Amino acid sequence: MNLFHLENIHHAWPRRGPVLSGASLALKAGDRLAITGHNGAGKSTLLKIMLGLITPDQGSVEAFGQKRQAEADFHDVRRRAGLVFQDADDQLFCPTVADDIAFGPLNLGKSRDEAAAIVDQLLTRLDLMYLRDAITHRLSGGEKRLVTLACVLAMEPEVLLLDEPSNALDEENEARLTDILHTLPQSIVLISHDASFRAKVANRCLHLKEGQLVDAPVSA
Ligand SMILES: Nc1ncnc2c1ncn2[C@@H]1O[C@H](COP(=O)(O)OP(=O)(O)OP(=O)(O)O)[C@@H](O)[C@H]1O
Repeated sequence: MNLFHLENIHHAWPRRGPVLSGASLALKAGDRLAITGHNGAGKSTLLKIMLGLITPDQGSVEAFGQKRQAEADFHDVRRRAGLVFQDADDQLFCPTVADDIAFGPLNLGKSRDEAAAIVDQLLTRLDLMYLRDAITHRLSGGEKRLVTLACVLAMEPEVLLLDEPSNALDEENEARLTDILHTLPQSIVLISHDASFRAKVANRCLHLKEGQLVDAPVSA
């Protein structure tokens, strides 16, 4: 079964014109799919369409075996597929790291104690316990990226959508992120301009060119 199936997606922005012109993709369990394409090609737009954050002009979006069209159709998609935004500041808005990671589980109805246990478990697993009570907006760019991943993992999504997750990471933290991603059972869609990072994480690649997705080698 496809976790996601997008077919013949078209989207244009006023002034920018067409960005996607017949893009199609299927994501299956076990896929670690990289999406490449030049700056402004439409990669982030595509991820947002997968979650219903942007409604395409044309084309169909199927997620977790169901056709998704109206805003309400996407509520459970956003719970089951977690997006790590390109800009960490778009995702972190609580005073401390622990509050930010607890936010999702609390929203899903977990108790304060359950949410606190999830926070500690994740920070330990990601080796970030030292940041538990740090003030979120004072974190370094690389720390913010790792914390946003923790926030998304706290929701226990079935699919991870990662928009430039290695941005702002030094070599050591990039290696740590690669190790973390290898241990995760989730299917992944990865947008990355870094060919060596893609080669370490992805097992498939699609290249977005002139609004369409075509098969490409993972490390090209
Ligand atoms: N809300 C919007 N309104 C108008 N134009 C937009 C909007 N969002 C994105 N665009 C334009 O759509 C195009 C595709 O943007 P998108 O962010 O999807 O590209 P990308 O492939 O992710 O780029 P990058 O690699 O630089 O992150 C760009 O030209 C961008 O300026």
